[in-house]
Amino acid sequence: MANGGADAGNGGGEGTRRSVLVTGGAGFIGTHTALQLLEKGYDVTAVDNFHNSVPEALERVRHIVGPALSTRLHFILGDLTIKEDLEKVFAAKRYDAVIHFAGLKAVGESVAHPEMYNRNNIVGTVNLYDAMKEHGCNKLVFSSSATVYGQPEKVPCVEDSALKALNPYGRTKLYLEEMLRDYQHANPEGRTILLRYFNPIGAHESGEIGEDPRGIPNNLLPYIQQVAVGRLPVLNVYGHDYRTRDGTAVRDYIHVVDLASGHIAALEKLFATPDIGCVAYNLGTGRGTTVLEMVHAFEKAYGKKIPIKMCPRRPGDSEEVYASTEKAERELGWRAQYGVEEMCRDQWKWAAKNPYGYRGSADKKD
Ligand SMILES: NC(=O)c1ccc[n+]([C@@H]2O[C@H](COP(=O)([O-])OP(=O)(O)OC[C@H]3O[C@@H](n4cnc5c(N)ncnc54)[C@H](O)[C@@H]3O)[C@@H](O)[C@H]2O)c1
Ligand SMILES: O=c1ccn([C@@H]2O[C@H](COP(=O)(O)OP(=O)(O)O[C@H]3O[C@H](CO)[C@@H](O)[C@H](O)[C@H]3O)[C@@H](O)[C@H]2O)c(=O)[nH]1
Repeated sequence: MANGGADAGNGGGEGTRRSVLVTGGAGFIGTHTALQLLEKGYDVTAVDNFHNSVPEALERVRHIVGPALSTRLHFILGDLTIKEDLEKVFAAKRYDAVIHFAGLKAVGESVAHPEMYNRNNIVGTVNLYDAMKEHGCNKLVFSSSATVYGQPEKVPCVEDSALKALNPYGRTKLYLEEMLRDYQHANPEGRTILLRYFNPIGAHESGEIGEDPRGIPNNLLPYIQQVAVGRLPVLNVYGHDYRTRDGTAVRDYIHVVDLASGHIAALEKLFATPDIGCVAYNLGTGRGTTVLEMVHAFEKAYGKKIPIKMCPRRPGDSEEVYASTEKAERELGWRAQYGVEEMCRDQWKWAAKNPYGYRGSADKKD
């Protein structure tokens, strides 16, 4: 768990409770983070355009935290690419910090529609930064990704490794990291943390909130989950000739609840460190798991076999990616608590309760 007291967001009384703007707050990682922020005593404003999420997700967050904390969760419907929407967001309140999740994240879609990714991810972030500057908010936690390491030549990935983008999605993250470093250089009073997520999976232990991708999932665990609930017939395992323990590719899967607590730790670091500048941290577990190991871990939680089909490698995939977690442990006082067993347990709990995600049934899907 993140360090810090139970009411770390409440800087000493009702009137001084810290207020955090969470962009993309209705999404997978945004909901889990909003929940922990509320539990930590922060006042949370989520802004989202529901491009890849639904209002029900925030209703579930309210349900989990209960009526008292729910009053501290505010929502504004808005699109970061529309400056007027951001004006509305910043006119509503003064924010002590921003956690910026809003973005598009599907690699394949970014190859087909790079202009959409640049417009949304880059223009949205430029607009957000301008609005923050205009309204005197200088603390930002930005969602970056392990994708900025490209196909790493050496693992574990350390924060000062060479960076490289392999696709338009990755290029938006790499560019935004560089842009935020430039902005920091020009505005030294700013405080920015870039969090490079490895592979977030799992769900809140209640099984009430989780990942709900539209269409056929690209990522491993959402795909396995849909096979388990009968929405897809078989898992295609992409690549079984890698130089790994069992021939399948290795990734660093991290429980979304751990990832959320990493954001609380980053936020607390920003509040505590006036001269932090712009710093990147990996959020992973430091442990690599193969595709087949993940399938077996899920089967253990699910209690049945997942049918699999061995397929050729997926173009652009790396053989082995996992994080060095030393910097986050040392400087943020944060480390992941959960292993793949808990990740799969909670992923299955979410799937079993919500086989069609937030939309409830097959007919309402998409
Ligand atoms: N989930 C992952 O595997 C992963 C890995 C690395 C990095 N990230 C990054 O973390 C962030 C959050 O990811 P997630 O998994 O929660 O994704 P998500 O799609 O579930 O959440 C993103 C949210 O942002 C909203 N949004 C997108 N564009 C917007 C805009 N212009 N204005 C307002 N709202 C907008 C979407 O509707 C969605 O609710 C993203 O920036 C993503 O690139 C995710
Ligand atoms: O149906 C599937 C889906 C995935 N895989 C394999 O599972 C592993 C993990 O794949 P996936 O879940 O898609 O994660 P990554 O390819 O590691 O990419 C994710 O994690 C990166 C690091 O956070 C982000 O940059 C990317 O945007 C995000 O898609 C890879 O070896 C895939 O080939 C399969 O075998 N079958």
